[in-house]
Amino acid sequence: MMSEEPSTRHPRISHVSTSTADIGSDFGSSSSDFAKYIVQFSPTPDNNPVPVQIALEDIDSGSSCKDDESVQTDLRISEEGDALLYKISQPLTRIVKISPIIIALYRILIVVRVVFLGLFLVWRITNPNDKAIWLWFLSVICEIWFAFSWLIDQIPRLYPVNHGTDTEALKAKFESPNPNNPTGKSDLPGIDVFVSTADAEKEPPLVTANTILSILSVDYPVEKLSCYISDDGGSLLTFEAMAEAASFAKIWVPFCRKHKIEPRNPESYFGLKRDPYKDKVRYDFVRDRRYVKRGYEEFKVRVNALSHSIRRRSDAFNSKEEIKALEKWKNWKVKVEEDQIKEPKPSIVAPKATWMSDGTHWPGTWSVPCPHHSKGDHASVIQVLLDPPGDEPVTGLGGDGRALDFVGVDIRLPMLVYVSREKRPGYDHNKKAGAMNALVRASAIMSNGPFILNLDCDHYVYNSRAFRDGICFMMDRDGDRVCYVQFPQRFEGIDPSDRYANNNTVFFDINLRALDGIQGPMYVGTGCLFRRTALYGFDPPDVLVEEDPSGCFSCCYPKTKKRNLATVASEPEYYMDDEEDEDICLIPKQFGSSSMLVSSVKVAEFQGRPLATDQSSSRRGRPPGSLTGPREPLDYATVSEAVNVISCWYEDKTEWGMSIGWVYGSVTEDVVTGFRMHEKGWRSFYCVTEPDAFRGTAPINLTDRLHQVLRWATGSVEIFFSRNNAVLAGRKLKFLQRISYLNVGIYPFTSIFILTYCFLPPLSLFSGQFVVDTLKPAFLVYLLIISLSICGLAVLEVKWSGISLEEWWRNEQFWLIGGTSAHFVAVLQGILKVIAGVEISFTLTSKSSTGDDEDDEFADLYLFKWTALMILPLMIIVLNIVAILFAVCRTVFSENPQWSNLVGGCFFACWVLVHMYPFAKGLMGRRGRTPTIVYVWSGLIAICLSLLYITIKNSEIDGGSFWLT
Ligand SMILES: O=c1ccn([C@@H]2O[C@H](COP(=O)(O)OP(=O)(O)O[C@H]3O[C@H](CO)[C@@H](O)[C@H](O)[C@H]3O)[C@@H](O)[C@H]2O)c(=O)[nH]1
Ligand SMILES: [Mn+2]
Repeated sequence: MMSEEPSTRHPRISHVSTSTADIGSDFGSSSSDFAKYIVQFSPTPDNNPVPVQIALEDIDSGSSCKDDESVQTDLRISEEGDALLYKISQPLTRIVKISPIIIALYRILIVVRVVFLGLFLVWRITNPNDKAIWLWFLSVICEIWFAFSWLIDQIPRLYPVNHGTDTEALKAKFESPNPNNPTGKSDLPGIDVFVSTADAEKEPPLVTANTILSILSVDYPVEKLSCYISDDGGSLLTFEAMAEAASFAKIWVPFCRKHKIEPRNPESYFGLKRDPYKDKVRYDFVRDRRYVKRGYEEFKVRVNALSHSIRRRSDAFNSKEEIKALEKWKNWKVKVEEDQIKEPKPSIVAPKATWMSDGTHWPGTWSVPCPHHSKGDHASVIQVLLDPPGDEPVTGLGGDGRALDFVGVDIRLPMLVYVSREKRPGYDHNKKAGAMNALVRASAIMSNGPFILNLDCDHYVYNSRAFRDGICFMMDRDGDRVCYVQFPQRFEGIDPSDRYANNNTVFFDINLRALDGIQGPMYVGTGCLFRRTALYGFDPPDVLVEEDPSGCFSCCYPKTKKRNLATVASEPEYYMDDEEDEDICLIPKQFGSSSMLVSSVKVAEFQGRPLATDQSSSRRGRPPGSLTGPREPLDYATVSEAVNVISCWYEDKTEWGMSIGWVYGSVTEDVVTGFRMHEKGWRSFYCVTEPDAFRGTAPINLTDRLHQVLRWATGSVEIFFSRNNAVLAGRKLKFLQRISYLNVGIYPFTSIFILTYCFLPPLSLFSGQFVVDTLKPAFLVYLLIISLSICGLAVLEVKWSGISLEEWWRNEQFWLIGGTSAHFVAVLQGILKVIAGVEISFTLTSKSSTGDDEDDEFADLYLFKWTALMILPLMIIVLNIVAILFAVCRTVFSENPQWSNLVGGCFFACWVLVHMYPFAKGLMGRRGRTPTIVYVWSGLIAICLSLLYITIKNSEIDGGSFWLT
């Protein structure tokens, strides 16, 4: 158990065994069987493919070792052999065609619009409005920029595709008994799941605990799965909530397996509105469900009471400590007075520590922050909450009437590890990217899964089979060129009309799908399955290697800085041990001093390869059965090495955050990290599953939403001014992919032009001028074509992507709202960073605890918190309304009314206002209640109107034609 150590450099390690420990003895008996297979199917030195047909003959001639069970298996194989062989030969992924007619129309319309936009701009430039040249100039500049920004947003969407997966084929290849794998033991690669949390206040531990439970119960071989939670807050509350989750998982996970529960997040499952008994056939389901539901409710109460119980416990311990301190002081005083001994005076006050239940100090952050125990200053903590499971299934016991009956159900749980990296003042901890990199290293040492899935604490597994879908892309032919598989982000708890475009469907269903047809979707921070070696900064396997007939390549890393996977030897055993090459020293320098970490790299590379049974990807494949084998249990040395690599000095003078791992230097670490991989020529895939793979939460109140958008846009500006600007990328980044990344860096700058454009209608209405001289037919025709073509594109996009027109429109509206507020501030912040080096902080988005407000699900939507980001949009709304009223009055009362200018100006002002509508609604707060802002507006408008009336009356009296001058 944990014990306090004064040293800060050597953080505490602890390793608590849980009840899964008894499983260890279980696999002992079977491990010898196992060894046979390993010997038999161990990688051959030349790593040649083992064609399935030949191997089948092997079985028929009785060459493989058989017991009774495998004879039966063989029989089944001969009967179903054909079907199986067929499945095995199938690809794991396929392209699902989008209607070619729609795509053709879509492309034609894009071309048409580009042409007309060009013509329009030429017309505009050659037809200046001499009466108001400034108005004309500003509007033309804005229009040119808009055309440009539309173009770079649009052309990467030329080749949208959908990809589907075949999990049956995956099962056939990796998990059904076949000659290469007689026991049918899963040959799937390991996955390490990373969950990040940073603040127990803003990210309620109950939400995180639910996420963890949904991961632990995922439908993937237990022994291949490990779950790591990174707590940047270092909070005991989170820690204890995770421990509670680990203990509740013992009934939750087998329950999910037994009854095929979906989704496997208890909060969502028990909150489902549909009939829980539908399609459930087992007679004991009702009883089990009732039992588990009760268990969950008790769990929830325990988790919610944690902060209280931690405080009470700490108070009790602290008062004891205080009494002790006082005693000590008294003793000292007596000693000093009576014996005249010189002894240092002990402190009379004990520190206000936060205590763990075992009566030791919590090494992380304390509720009352102290030196070495505050948010940016605490030791590393690694705690194994669930031990790695054994290799063979362990079935549960029968229920005794009170407990659950888990006969025939595998009750093993995946490994669960709590990690809080060391933090010290004076170090840049690099926000989420830093946290992720600490996990990459710790997990390399503790489980070294060749694949890494990362989730934010509020994004849970909604579809328990999703991991398999992701792995299909990785294990498919040429899967070894795939750096990551991104799943769409889907959200829960968003108001039905999605006022602030929180669902972001245009991005997730249009932009990312389209990128999938080029080089792959961007990485968006959560719900992404990575290849570990791609994160390590290796280059994708070379196409050349495939054509290399000799099949031999050098056995060490190349001298150049480039790290090419193809140069890693075919199997780990053959790697690096023949010659002591100086190049090898390069690797520790880049990865840091841990030799365990360095030696894990090649293993992860090897284990991440597709199977070698596929002729086409033969040379790079791993032989079937080469992964199966019991995992070594964690020992002290391993865990202490893991603690070593999460210390804050570990990254000093290494490549972490530069060319290895999550990339530092931007608050949108996600986009940059994905960009770096694409730049190297890796391919990513977009995996849209039914039902959704993962679901998360999003801020639904205006203020939080604006701050989120502000962070994203700031990140984009940071990218624009960094070496990660797409313009600077190498040749391996495809053209349209490059344009798309360029767009990510540029879009915040559009806000400058949006802002200008939003002020143009008031300017034009007040001055009585318009952007053109008079409304000529040419102008109107162009305007019509440009508007109609955008409508047509919207309709076609809606058709091929499956989103709704309303969602498309919300996105348009939010484009303007964001553009006039957050994006603009982001540009200013970004420029400030470049010029003055002002660091940008990562403002966490609050996640409301699920279902805490019973009466109104969307109460948060009406929450109004003032922020300076609202000033500009507010000004724009007021000015446009006033300008319309002003201009209407003026024209009506004028002797020589300029109707065309009025109509033109009003058209643009209305265009601004309809986009701003959701923003205005957000300001007004809750339905029914009239907020003060309405009075403010009414007052303003009334004043303007009366002023107007007086002015007009005066000018009539003067007899002058005031408006015409
Ligand atoms: O110092 C930090 C800051 C954040 N986080 C974690 O990062 C995640 C994302 O933070 P959140 O406030 O939820 O940001 P969102 O805007 O909702 O997240 C999106 O945008 C981020 C980039 O700005 C990505 O990192 C996220 O994955 C993506 O979902 C959360 O799990 C946090 O716990 C840390 O671990 N350490
Ligand atoms: Mn989030």
